[in-house]
Amino acid sequence: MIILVMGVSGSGKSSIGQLLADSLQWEFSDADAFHSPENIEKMRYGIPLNDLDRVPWLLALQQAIQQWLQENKNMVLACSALKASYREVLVLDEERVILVYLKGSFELIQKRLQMRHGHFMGEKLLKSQFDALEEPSGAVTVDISEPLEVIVQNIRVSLGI
Ligand SMILES: Nc1ncnc2c1ncn2[C@@H]1O[C@H](COP(=O)(O)OP(=O)(O)O)[C@@H](O)[C@H]1O
Ligand SMILES: O=C(O)[C@H](O)[C@@H](O)[C@H](O)[C@H](O)COP(=O)(O)O
Repeated sequence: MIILVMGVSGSGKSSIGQLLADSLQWEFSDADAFHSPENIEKMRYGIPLNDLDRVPWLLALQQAIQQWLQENKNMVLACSALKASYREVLVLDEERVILVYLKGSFELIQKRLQMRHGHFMGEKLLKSQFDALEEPSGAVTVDISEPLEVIVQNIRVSLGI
C-alpha cells in the first residue's frame, strides 16, 4: 500500500510523512528527491514550476510507484501532487494508492515556511502553490493546525491502520 501525503509547499508533507512512516514501520520517500537539478534551481530562485517542468518529475514518480506496487511495498510518499491531472499519473490503483491531503490556510503555512530553514523552497512561491492547487475530492483530509503527533494519529484512525 502507498500513502501519498499531498499538499502545498510548507503544509507538512515531509514532517508528517516521515512520522507516519515511522509509526507504521513503513518506508518513506520524498518526491523532492525526484526533481531535476534544474527544477530545484528554479524553485530556489523563486520561479514557479509549470506543467512542462513537472512532466519528467511525475513520470519518474510514476515509475517508482509502479515498482513499489509490484514489490507489494508499504510506503509513505510525500508529494505535493497539486493538480488532479498530476494525481491521475500517480494514483495507479485507487485501492492501493491512498491520498492524504494536508489542508491549511495560506497564513498558517506562510508562518511555517518563514520558520523553516535550510530548504530550497521559501515562502515566495506559496501563492503560486495555492494558485496551482486543485483540492482533491475523496482524499483523507487532515487539518494541519494540530500538532504533528495528533495529525499522524488522525490519519491512522481515518485509514484504520
Ligand atoms: N503540525 C505542525 N505543527 C508545527 N509545525 C509543523 C507542523 N507540520 C510541519 N511543521 C513545520 O512546518 C515546516 C514545513 O514542514 P515540511 O514538512 O517541510 O512541509 P512540506 O514537506 O510540505 O514542504 C517545517 O519547518 C516543519 O517543521
Ligand atoms: O510541484 C511543485 O511545484 C513542487 O513539487 C512543490 O510543490 C514542492 O513543494 C517543492 O518541491 C518544495 O518541496 P516542499 O513541498 O518540501 O516545500
